[in-house]
Amino acid sequence: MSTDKMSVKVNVDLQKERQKCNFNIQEVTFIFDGGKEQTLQRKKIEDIALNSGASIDSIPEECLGLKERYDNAVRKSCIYSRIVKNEILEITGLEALGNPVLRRTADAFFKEISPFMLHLGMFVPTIIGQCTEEQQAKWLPRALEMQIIGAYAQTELGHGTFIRGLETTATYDPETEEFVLHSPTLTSYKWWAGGLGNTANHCIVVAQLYTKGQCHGTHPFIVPIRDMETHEPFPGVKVGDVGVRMGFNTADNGFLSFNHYRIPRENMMMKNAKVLKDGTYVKVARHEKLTYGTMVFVRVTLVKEAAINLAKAATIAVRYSAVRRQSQPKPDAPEPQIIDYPTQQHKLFICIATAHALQITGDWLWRTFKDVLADMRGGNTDSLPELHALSSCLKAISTSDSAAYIEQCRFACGGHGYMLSSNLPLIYSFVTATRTYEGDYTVLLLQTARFLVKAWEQVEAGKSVTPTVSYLTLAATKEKVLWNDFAEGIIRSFQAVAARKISACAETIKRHMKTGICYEDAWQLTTVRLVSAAESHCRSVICQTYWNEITRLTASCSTNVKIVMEQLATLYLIYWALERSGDLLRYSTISEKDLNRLQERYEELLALIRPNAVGLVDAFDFRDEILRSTLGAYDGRVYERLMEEALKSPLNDGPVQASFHKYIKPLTKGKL
Ligand SMILES: CCCCCCCCCCCCCCCCCCCCCC(=O)SCCNC(=O)CCNC(=O)[C@H](O)C(C)(C)COP(=O)(O)OP(=O)(O)OC[C@H]1O[C@@H](n2cnc3c(N)ncnc32)[C@H](O)[C@@H]1OP(=O)(O)O
Ligand SMILES: Cc1cc2nc3c(=O)[nH]c(=O)nc-3n(C[C@H](O)[C@H](O)[C@H](O)COP(=O)(O)OP(=O)(O)OC[C@H]3O[C@@H](n4cnc5c(N)ncnc54)[C@H](O)[C@@H]3O)c2cc1C
Repeated sequence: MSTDKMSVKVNVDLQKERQKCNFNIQEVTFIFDGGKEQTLQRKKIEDIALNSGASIDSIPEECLGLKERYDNAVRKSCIYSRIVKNEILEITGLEALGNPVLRRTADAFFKEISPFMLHLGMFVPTIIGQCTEEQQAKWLPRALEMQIIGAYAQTELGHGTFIRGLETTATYDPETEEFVLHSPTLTSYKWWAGGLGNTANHCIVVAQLYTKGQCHGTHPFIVPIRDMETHEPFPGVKVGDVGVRMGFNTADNGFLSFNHYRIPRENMMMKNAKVLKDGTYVKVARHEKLTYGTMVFVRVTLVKEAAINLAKAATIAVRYSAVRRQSQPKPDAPEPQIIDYPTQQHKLFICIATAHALQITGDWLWRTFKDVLADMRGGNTDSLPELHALSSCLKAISTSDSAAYIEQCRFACGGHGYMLSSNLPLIYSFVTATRTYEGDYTVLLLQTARFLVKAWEQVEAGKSVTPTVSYLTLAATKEKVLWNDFAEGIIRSFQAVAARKISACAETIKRHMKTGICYEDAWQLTTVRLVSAAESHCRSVICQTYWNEITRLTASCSTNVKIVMEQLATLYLIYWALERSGDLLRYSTISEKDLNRLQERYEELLALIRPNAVGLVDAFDFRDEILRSTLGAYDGRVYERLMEEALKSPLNDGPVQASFHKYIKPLTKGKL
């Protein structure tokens, strides 16, 4: 609970909402955090990081100029990283890199993003994932101690998606035992790396490795780019900021180029491949794509990142909707709280349910990721393709859904949602970037589709397939699935939809090829359907995981928690059944009558959830310092906070701005 929750008077409508709540909020907080232990740990970390007040700005971040904003973000990053290094990592260990608590707490310090985020988000994980033990012993302690600050520079001006097309070269020189880094073209300039523009002194650079005159494809290197004393870029290194962005303006996204710049041989990250002193290239990894490991790791973490951000937006919009009153549907009756409008409930309750669905699926994916890592440590990479397929589609759908629903939360707050002080525009600008970075939405769904088509071919050949696609075997009968509206029935129907779409794609590819075109062209002609098939597969995975896990997690909960969690999960399933009614009509036996019944149940669920809505967002348990919203604070003092924040604007520093004397007065006096 925030420090000011106790002392300040709470808005009367919000108080009444909290009295209406019929379930134990804390139990739901435990579910959302992944268990009681996790909640206690999170609260402890938040207390350590936030109780000193170090995160508080005297002037709202958004009112500062670009340079001041960056400066302020660096100042607070130093404070926060000291806390992370000295206190938080002591509690969590490196597990924190895959745990949203660090990012969640960071939101109290940065309304936009810390320029150090990629240091912990990608630089450190790449050292862990791509370095030999000897290299880790050299780089990891320095990185964790913040003696060096790193970025991850893979994307170039010309290529982001197509990693094999990167142009930066790292050519081995056996004479000096060095790699020579070079940027041969403008399009080979590194572009976008967070923290790179002005902050980082080291950088992971992904470059095409040449040795003995042969190219061995892209590999990662640790590259010192700035002098550790003066911070001047080294000769041969050109580095700077990429320019103003839609969001992320304190993240210091940078460009970087090299002019025959030399680094020692040992700076190649050699866990998966080595270059020996004489220039011999040695492949160590059992799987071709293990150098892409950091991306898989980040995609896995982004699912919970999407959940947390959506939960924040939902908290703001639901609390505001309980405070805000508007219109007069009945003559002589008081204006209703806007949350009483079913259309408002339709906008918001799916956001609460989706936050739970993604959080639970993200937890499950994190466990799967750890299992695959453990297998790989034992030399078994068999489950990597399934992890890649899963993390690709879940990253794509979670970030895309979360961005869309955050924007919906902003719409749900009317004009005030457009205020930066509501925090909704900033949350949106952060989350909408997640749909693009770490692998674009369409590109990642096509990666999953590739796996699905192969799995379908296996099923057709009578071979066994991995667990997340085992439903294909059941659906291979080509019978329409009999519709029933129990949760399990809805999930089975979603699986049938996915299976039928995947099989239709496989058939379409074959049909195109019969006309004489090659597989690649036939694939391209089918990609619109392949994306749709991968999306359906992903939704069926989320629905099944959410339902199974919520049933398991609430087994020992109190009755009302069980009921409200089941209502939310059912709402989620029915919402998507209605959204995808066209698919269900096409691939299951669902009828118009069934759909009408579903619509009625959906509306009944909105009414059932309504009294618990504020309790449900309170259960996300965001401190006000983390929400940073005039509309969403626990006390509901919406109008007072809007006014207080408005008065902090530099444009309110006096009744008359200098521009009046400079421009307006001369204009009105005919002197301009
Ligand atoms: C200290 C205090 C601090 C305080 C701060 C606060 C604390 C912070 C605390 C920390 C919190 C952190 C929060 C997170 C923040 C993160 C931010 C991130 C920002 C953004 C970073 C970025 O944005 S960074 C760049 C990412 N850029 C991509 O994401 C490129 C996509 N592009 C590809 O990823 C490839 O280009 C693409 C398409 C696969 C084709 O790759 P390709 O052409 O080589 O391969 P093909 O398509 O030909 O496929 C050939 C076969 O490889 C298989 N395969 C492909 N990939 C595979 C794989 N990964 N694993 C296994 N298998 C794989 C495939 O399935 C095929 O298998 P098969 O042959 O059996 O079918
Ligand atoms: C805020 C932000 C932070 C970032 N941080 C970093 C960072 O720290 N380090 C780093 O290295 N990179 C970073 N990036 C870069 C990011 O990873 C890339 O932008 C992303 O991978 C997409 O690649 P692209 O920009 O080349 O898009 P493109 O691939 O050019 O995509 C443009 C369009 O083409 C489509 N397209 C592309 N290929 C295909 C295909 N094969 N089939 C069908 N459609 C296709 C896409 O769907 C998209 O609609 C960041 C980007 C952003 C926005």
